[in-house]
Amino acid sequence: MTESDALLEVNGLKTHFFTPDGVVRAVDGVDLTVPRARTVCIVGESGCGKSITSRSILRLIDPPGRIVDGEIVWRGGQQSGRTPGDGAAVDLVSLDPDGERIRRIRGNEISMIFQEPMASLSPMYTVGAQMIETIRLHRSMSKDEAREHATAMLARVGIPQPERRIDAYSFQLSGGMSQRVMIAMALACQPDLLIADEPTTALDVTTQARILDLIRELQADTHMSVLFITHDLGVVAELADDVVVMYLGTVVETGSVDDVFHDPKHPYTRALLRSIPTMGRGTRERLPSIRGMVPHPSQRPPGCPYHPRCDEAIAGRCDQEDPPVVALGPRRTARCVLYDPSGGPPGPSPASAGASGTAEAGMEDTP
Ligand SMILES: Nc1ncnc2c1ncn2[C@@H]1O[C@H](COP(=O)(O)OP(=O)(O)OP(=O)(O)O)[C@@H](O)[C@H]1O
Repeated sequence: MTESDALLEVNGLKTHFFTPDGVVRAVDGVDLTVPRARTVCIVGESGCGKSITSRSILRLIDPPGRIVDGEIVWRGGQQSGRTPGDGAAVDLVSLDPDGERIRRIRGNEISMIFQEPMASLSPMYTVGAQMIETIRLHRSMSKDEAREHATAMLARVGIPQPERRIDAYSFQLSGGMSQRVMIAMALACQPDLLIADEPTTALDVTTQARILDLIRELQADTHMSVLFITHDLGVVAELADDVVVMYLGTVVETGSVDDVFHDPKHPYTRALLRSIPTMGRGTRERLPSIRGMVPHPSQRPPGCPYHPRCDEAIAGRCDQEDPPVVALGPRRTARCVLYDPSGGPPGPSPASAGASGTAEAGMEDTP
């Protein structure tokens, strides 16, 4: 990838919540790149900061949350030759979260779909009324033109009888249908980037597969980029070009889907991959689970946040030092002392497996 392929670049992003019980460092130094026309999947257990990262990108963090550091460069790779204004490179962190510019970017240049369609669809208005309003907010179209475009989008996402369904209310539609409507709405303005936050988790397997196919098809047609958030490694294998593995508010590994699946570097990624069912494994055999639970971000352990659960943790180092982010190749990184070129681990003595004192609790959220 060349620099100019980066559509979105997140550098050192920190989003913290200032609660009466203390500071919750939900996102604590995230770096990631979404190249043009590619799909990047963020994967990790529940609570690791996937949703807060994606909401930060669209500046949808409400108090007591706040972005406290970092930059979110939108269209950085296209800077040259563009005039300032819409379409020019911008650091989204510098924008007023309620201002005109971010509102124009949301829905028009970057769209988001959520796990729960009802979060985006109002029960008060018909599907068509909401779609037409969104389209007209971003495109100069008459009501009739917008209605025609909305109907075409509903047909595109596989809604049968779109001319009739456009006048339905969201509560008259099935879960899978509502999800498709939400996707149609998100894609109606042909965004350059679609952020999808667990959009298929609540659906049955068949509908889930159809929606993933649909996202792939639309991406092939429109060349949009996709940032897909999931805890499901099966979905990652199917959809991703690149993978970002998160743990407790930080990125622990990045790479192409082939590299991450076939040669995982970080002990956390290896543990995640071990916990997915594979063909040929005896059906009665228990899947290995990751020891312990993800701690709450307000109780982040010192040193590497994963060290209390890590079988390869090095006592005196992983429990004390922040692990370095090591570049292992183009777009290939691991945040772990095991790959530290400045000397590497000081000895072969992994810290005791029970360092955290946590029980064999299994994964909180098994992919
Ligand atoms: N409004 C808030 N106030 C305090 N803490 C918050 C708030 N919103 C989120 N958090 C905390 O931020 C952390 C990251 O949450 P986030 O929703 O990003 O996790 P996630 O990886 O998306 O998990 P899931 O897969 O369950 O959605 C969690 O520990 C959560 O409790």
